[in-house]
Amino acid sequence: MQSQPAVEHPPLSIAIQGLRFSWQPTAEPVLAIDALTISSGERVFLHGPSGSGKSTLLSLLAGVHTPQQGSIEVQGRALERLSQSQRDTFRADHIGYIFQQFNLLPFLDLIHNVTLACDFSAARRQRLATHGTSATAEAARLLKQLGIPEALHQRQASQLSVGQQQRVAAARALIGSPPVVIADEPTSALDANSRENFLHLLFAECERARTTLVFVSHDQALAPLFSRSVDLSEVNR
Ligand SMILES: Nc1ncnc2c1ncn2[C@@H]1O[C@H](COP(=O)(O)OP(=O)(O)OP(=O)(O)O)[C@@H](O)[C@H]1O
Repeated sequence: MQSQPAVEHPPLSIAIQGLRFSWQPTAEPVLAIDALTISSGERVFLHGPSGSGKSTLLSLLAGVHTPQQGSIEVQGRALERLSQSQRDTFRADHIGYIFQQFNLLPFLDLIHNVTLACDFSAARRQRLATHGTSATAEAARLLKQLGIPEALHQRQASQLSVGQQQRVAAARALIGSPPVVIADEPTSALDANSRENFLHLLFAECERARTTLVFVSHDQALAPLFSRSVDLSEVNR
């Protein structure tokens, strides 16, 4: 019998096994996920009812919290085996996080809000150096790519519209090419056109660096733009 040609699977970016997480030790787990894997470079739309645990799952993927049971591997590292300070370093080096409220520093200009992510990560600085660029030059390139004109780069973040703040937050997550970007409803304050436009720019930057994207949103209209949809209420039992 002729053997089948081997199917090439891209390496896993995220692998969850036997996960159980409760906010209180005696409470029922908020998350009980037997298995969930995400390949490198996938763009995943994570959805589910309010309170189903989407933000909780993102905080576990980012190593902010650790599960009581099971394993979460990100880029081959089992986060639950790391100390808190090792997880903080791992997050700064490997994970870009776009928060719902963006978390920009209002008194800093846009360039410095973006380069801040490099101040905490030797790995991001090293990757920029490998590509022959500096944090400041890359911050300017990303801001322009994401639709923020150069004339605004020296402005304080507090002087921006919500849509502009969101783009700065995305640039900060992307600088230094972390292999994983996590976004928690970053488009909820935007109109439909701005949302799609922002997503196309975000996808282009993710493709450039082959970044894995895990994106939480309630807006089902965005789902077809992603390579895969995960309904948390289906994988969480
Ligand atoms: N810091 C916390 N301490 C205790 N319980 C929490 C905490 N954060 C979330 N929870 C609880 O965990 C459950 C899941 O919350 P989570 O915010 O992860 O849901 P979600 O799916 O992101 O919701 P939404 O779509 O409304 O943002 C909820 O019951 C919530 O009350």
